[in-house]
Amino acid sequence: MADDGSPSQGEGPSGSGLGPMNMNLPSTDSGEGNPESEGQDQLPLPTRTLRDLLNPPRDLARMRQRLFEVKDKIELQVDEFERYWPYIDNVWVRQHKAGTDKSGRVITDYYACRLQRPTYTPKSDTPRRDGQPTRKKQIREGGTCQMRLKTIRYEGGYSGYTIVKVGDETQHTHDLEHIDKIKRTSVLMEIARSEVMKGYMPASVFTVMNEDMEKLIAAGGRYLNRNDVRNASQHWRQNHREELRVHEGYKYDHGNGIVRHDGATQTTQLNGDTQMVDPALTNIPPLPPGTLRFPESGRAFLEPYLPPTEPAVDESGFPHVTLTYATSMDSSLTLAPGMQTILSGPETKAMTHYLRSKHDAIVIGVGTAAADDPALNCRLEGVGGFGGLGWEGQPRPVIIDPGARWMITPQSRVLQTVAAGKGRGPWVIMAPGFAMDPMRLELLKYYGGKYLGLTDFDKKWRLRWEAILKALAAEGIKSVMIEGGGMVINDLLQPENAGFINSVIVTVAPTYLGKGGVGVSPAPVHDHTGRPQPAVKFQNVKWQPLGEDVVMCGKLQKQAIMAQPTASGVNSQFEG
Ligand SMILES: NC(=O)C1=CN([C@@H]2O[C@H](COP(=O)(O)OP(=O)(O)OC[C@H]3O[C@@H](n4cnc5c(N)ncnc54)[C@H](O)[C@@H]3O)[C@@H](O)[C@H]2O)C=CC1
Ligand SMILES: Nc1nc(O)c(N)c(N[C@@H]2O[C@H](COP(=O)(O)O)[C@@H](O)[C@H]2O)n1
Repeated sequence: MADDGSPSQGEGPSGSGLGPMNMNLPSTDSGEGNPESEGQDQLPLPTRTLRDLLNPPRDLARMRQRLFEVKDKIELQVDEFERYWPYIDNVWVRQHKAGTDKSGRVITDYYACRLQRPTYTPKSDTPRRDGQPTRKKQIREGGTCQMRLKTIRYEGGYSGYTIVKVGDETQHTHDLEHIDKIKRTSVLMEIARSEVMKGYMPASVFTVMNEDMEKLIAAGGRYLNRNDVRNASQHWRQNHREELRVHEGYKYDHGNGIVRHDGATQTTQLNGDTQMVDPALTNIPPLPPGTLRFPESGRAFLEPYLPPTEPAVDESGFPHVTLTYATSMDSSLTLAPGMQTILSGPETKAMTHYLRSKHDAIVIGVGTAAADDPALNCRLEGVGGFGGLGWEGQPRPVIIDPGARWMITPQSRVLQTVAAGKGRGPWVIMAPGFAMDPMRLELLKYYGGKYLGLTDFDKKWRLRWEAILKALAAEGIKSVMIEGGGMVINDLLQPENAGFINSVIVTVAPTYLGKGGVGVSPAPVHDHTGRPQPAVKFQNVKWQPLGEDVVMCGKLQKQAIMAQPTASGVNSQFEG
């Protein structure tokens, strides 16, 4: 029978003479596991409406594809997960009850591809319990795809979802469209149900849902048909026998089903009962205050100094290291020790945040953590928490604090930033000999951070950079931005450490801070004859004015790296 969308018995105005609804048409799935065909009494009232179709979550088609493929780990904030997952739940079938860890704050769920379930062949001769004629059911394809994933939900100071593939399979045996063909998402079914529950005929709902075909396809609805709408609302309609109507501005047109009135626009038609597009109610959250912009056109000069785009821990096993800070004309980082001084202008500040977005981690010494109470996140437009998804582009803050000096509290900006979903939990590099009190340890964990214990000291009782960088690489960090402060920078610029630096990007601000601040001046070096040598020289240098500042980018020259430090020249400010 040609399904032209004719309203069927029970759904059309009485006496309209419209054709009977075919209740026996096969559904798109066997119905097994389909919330619309099981226990509709238990279904909560639908919260999705047509508005969700017309104002879809950002980048819906791309996100569906990502959540289908799960090529890499996907991190989503709780509201983002709740927004996107119902658009992909036609693919993923939950395997067993969620598991919770000891703390009760980490909940893991396992899912398998819909096509992992065995093929289902209905027994056509089994009569229904209510004596009704047997329903025509389709054989449900299965047993062909072994893709599986798990979702890990974190609750606490840090809350969000991590989605990762599990098992040996690396990809589905089919594409996403194949699943869209055989099963509808819960969002689509809920939208259909909510519209019928408002008193609209399924055929009218179907027409209206198809008004913006591009959006319907992005939502996985390419194969949505009238029977889906009927199935979605079937139970409700059994208990609500009232007449259903067509949407305002639509009419039944013989041979064409439900169509728009000539001249009516979609918005005027849908503004009535279906509470259509209100720009204030879009699914795209506004950017938070403090969001920074660094224009695309001004980024090219940094390109040669950035970590490789296909980041890989190089053969030596070390991450890409960028040393970057802001200094005055007299090479000072700050007016006085233990004090924060703003040196970067708005343009170079935005550049720093662009650099942060390009690195997996930001490293600072505990002196800086204590003095600045920094947020250590990236506030560039487009990264997670600032218009982007999850924590995309958010670096991991790392604090070198072997002596457990950092007095972290829930009020610390870095933790407040985590709680606001705008940054990652900090990692603290400690020497296990210095016991940190359990409360602070617990606090870090609660906010998604952790401690890394290192014992590899040099003869001055400093942790070796080799060990620090290797430990970070072992944690999956492929690029590190080292921001300061003075002790960290001076130490890193010493010949025995300078070889770890891949690029230097320094902002020079047009000011003299005067004596008494924290200076950048690495220990002097001498050649083998004892002649003084420059401590560090650069190559591939670029000077770029940016606002009132100038940015120096460079790579370290090899001979500087090879020079010998004088015994007396070793930075003596370090504590153990
Ligand atoms: N203008 C800028 O771009 C920046 C300015 N700053 C400023 O710098 C000042 C802080 O600098 P500093 O006092 O020099 O402190 P710092 O931030 O360099 O921290 C030094 C401390 O970190 C630990 N540490 C670092 N590396 C270590 C290693 N390899 N082994 C063992 N322990 C290690 C030690 O406890 C050491 O006392 C602050 O006033 C801050 O505002 C900090 C970063 C950037
Ligand atoms: N690039 C740059 N310019 C300045 O003028 C600075 N004072 C700093 N300081 C560094 O940035 C951290 C502050 O970060 P948040 O804004 O709180 O995220 C501070 O701790 C230093 O590492 N940097």
